[in-house]
Amino acid sequence: MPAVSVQNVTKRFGDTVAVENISFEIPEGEFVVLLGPSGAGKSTLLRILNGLTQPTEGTVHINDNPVTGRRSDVGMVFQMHYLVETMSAYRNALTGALSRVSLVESLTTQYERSDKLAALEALDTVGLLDEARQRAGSMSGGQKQRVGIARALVQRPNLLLADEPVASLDPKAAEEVMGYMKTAAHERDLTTVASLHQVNLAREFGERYIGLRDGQVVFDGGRDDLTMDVVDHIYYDDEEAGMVEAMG
Ligand SMILES: Nc1ncnc2c1ncn2[C@@H]1O[C@H](COP(=O)(O)OP(=O)(O)OP(=O)(O)O)[C@@H](O)[C@H]1O
Repeated sequence: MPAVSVQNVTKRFGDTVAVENISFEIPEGEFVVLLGPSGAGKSTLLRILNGLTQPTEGTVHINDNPVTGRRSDVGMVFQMHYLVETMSAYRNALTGALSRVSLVESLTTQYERSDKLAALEALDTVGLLDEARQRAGSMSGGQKQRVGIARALVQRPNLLLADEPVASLDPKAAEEVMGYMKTAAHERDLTTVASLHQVNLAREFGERYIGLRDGQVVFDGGRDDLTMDVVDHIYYDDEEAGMVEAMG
C-alpha cells in the first residue's frame, strides 16, 4: 500500500486550471521534491494533499484513507513559519499536539506528558534542544523554521508537507534546515513532499523529483535522471530553454 496515492487530480479556479489530471503514488518514507516555475501548481497540489483544498476531479488517499478535508495526520511546514514569537521554542513545538485535540480542549490545554516528551524529542531532532526555552521571536530565520519542523513532528504525522520551506533563508541556513528536515524524515521513516525553488538544494536532499509545469507532471524520476536538460524542460518553455543553452 503506498503512503500517498493521487489519482487523476484536477483543480480549477474558475477558468484557471491549477492542476491538471495528475496521478502518482509515493511509497512510505520517500522524500519527494516538487519542482516547477511560479504558478506551476505546487502549492495547490500540497494543499490538496493536506485536505485544505478539494480537487475538482480525482482522488487522494493517504494510507488508503480518502482525503476529504483537513487531516490531523498531515504535518505542514510553510515558508512563513507562523510561530508565536512571544512563546518559547518548546511551547511553539508543543502546539503541534493541538491538531489532535478539539477546539474546546485546545482552549484549556493540559498537554499530555507524551506530548511534552515529543516536543523535546522533536527539538532535539532539529538541533534545538539547548534552545528549547528561547523565545521564538529572538531566533534566527533558520532556527524558526526548524521550530516549525519540530511543531509538525509533534503532530505525529503520517505525511510531512513543506511549501517552499527555505525560500526566505540565506543559502547556508537553507541547507541546514533542509538537512534537519531530511534527518527528521529518515529517523521517523516519514513520507515527505517538499516544494523547492533551489535546484541545487533539491539535488542534494531529494530522492525523487516531481516536476510540474502548467499544472501537469512533466517529470517524475530520481536524482540521476534530473539532468540539466530536464531542469530546463521543467522551468523554461522550449524557446527559452534553447536560449539558456545558447548562453552556455
Ligand atoms: N485560490 C486561488 N484562486 C484562483 N486561482 C488560484 C488560487 N490558487 C492558485 N491559483 C492559480 O493556480 C495556479 C497555480 O498556482 P500555485 O500557487 O499552485 O502555483 P505554485 O507552483 O505554487 O507557484 P509559486 O511557486 O509561485 O508559489 C496559478 O495560476 C494561480 O494563479
